[in-house]
Amino acid sequence: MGLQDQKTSEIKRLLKSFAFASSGLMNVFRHERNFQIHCILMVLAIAAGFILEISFMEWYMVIGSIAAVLSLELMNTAIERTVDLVTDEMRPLAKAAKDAAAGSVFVAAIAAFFIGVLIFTPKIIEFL
Ligand SMILES: Nc1ncnc2c1ncn2[C@@H]1O[C@H](COP(=O)(O)OP(=O)(O)OP(=O)(O)O)[C@@H](O)[C@H]1O
Repeated sequence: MGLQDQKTSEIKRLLKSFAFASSGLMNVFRHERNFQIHCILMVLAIAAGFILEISFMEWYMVIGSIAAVLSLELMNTAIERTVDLVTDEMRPLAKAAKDAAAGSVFVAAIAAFFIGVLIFTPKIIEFL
């Protein structure tokens, strides 16, 4: 295989990976209510960021929080589905795995909430 062919197949592989990742994202968005709620909150936070003109530093925090919550929600769904694939019986380890995954989303969501409160509350008070 020539160098040009290798480059083309690398690009094709990369595009395929993006397609799989987008399809996973859309699948979770369609089926998981919590993910939909987090996406709505993301849109509201971004809109508030523009309206209240938050600083670059604050944008880093907001974007980081959004990415953490959405990524962990995706991983939580992946773990839930994997557990369901492995067993449809009620098993303590299955519960432990699902609850730990849910706990990770909870931790990120709580942190995101407090970051949001710290950034937006003074700006909202100033805005009013
Ligand atoms: N195979 C299983 N064995 C033991 N406990 C389970 C099992 N599957 C789910 N559970 C537990 O039952 C509860 C509900 O889990 P379930 O996966 O049905 O919904 P969920 O965690 O609310 O998430 P979602 O609504 O996104 O499906 C959780 O505490 C979970 O750990």
